[in-house]
Amino acid sequence: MSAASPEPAASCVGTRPTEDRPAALLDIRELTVEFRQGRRTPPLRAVDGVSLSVAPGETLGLVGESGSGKSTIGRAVLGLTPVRSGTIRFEDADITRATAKVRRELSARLQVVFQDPYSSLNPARTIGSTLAEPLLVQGRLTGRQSADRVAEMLGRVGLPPDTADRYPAQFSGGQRQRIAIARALMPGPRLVICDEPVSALDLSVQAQVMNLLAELQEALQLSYLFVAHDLPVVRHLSHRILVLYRGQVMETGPAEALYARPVHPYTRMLIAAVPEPDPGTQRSRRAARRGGPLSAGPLSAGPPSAGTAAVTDRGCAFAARCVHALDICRHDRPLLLPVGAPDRSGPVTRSAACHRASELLAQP
Ligand SMILES: Nc1ncnc2c1ncn2[C@@H]1O[C@H](COP(=O)(O)OP(=O)(O)OP(=O)(O)O)[C@@H](O)[C@H]1O
Repeated sequence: MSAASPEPAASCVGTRPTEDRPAALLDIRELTVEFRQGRRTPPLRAVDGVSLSVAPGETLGLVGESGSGKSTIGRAVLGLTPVRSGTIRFEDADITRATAKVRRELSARLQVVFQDPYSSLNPARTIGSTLAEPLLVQGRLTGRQSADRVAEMLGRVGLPPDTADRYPAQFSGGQRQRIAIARALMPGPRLVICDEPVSALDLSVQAQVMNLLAELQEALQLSYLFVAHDLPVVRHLSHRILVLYRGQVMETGPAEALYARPVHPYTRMLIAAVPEPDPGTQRSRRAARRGGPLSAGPLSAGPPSAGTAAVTDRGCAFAARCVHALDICRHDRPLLLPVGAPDRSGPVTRSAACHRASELLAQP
């Protein structure tokens, strides 16, 4: 099998407006983003042929280790990083290389919440003025209307009205992230890119902010593209999850199914890395990480070579770390293909880029 321009697996695209699948709000096809590294070094391919979609009211969780290209995808959607190839469509318009004017118009419907709200909130301005500014600049609201809107949004994120008169330094990390969410919601967006919005927060505060995002999604019919390192963080909020490794999609599928029965060895590794309170469950996870029954088979490779291998167009990007890797995995890049059988809820919705996906799916 070769990796040449594979047709995106139906499960991770879902853009055709069919009876059971609404048209996508965000639709990314074969996105590639590269960064120059100097004259003599080839460019770094941060995102490598990624296709995905987000439907209205849906959350797609983007997970992967540091450097897997999650934030770069979000930045490409926001027009903050140039795209080498591929297309990004939002509300059915091609925004891959949208002009600054189009971007300004888009900001009413496409917003972002970053990891560190403190650096994105001006310490010298009151919260009220920070929240109201974009709408006032665009002339969309009068002063009175924007003050009402600020109060409404602060209420929605669980903060008292007097928050508007105070300054960022007067708030905790969790409160500041609520403020950043309120700011993103001010123009009434349809899609919010959440770039690790809770990873800098304590665990209990993380849960509160995640719950808030879920409530807001329900109340305002928002869509989220949710970037996170940890699968458990995105698991409950996401409808679907897309797992990235070195800029490539390793696996995608409905959140609960993917978490309960990961197919790709990389997804399994990510889940096994999460501390598990039950020692029995943790033992079986560790066994899976070491390879389990598959890797003991006659076709299996030896232990994974530690460290990292250069990304090449040949072979699976994860092969060097994979306990199940075969020769083919080192030479032939697997396509992202549907795995599993259709169930009562509809067509096949899971895909994995792994030569051994069917064997791994069948593994108990
Ligand atoms: N502006 C840039 N210039 C050069 N390289 C970049 C740039 N932005 C990102 N990269 C590189 O692209 C790759 C993907 O980075 P990206 O930030 O998208 O990963 P990530 O999965 O979001 O990781 P993290 O969770 O650590 O932010 C990394 O190797 C990173 O060093």
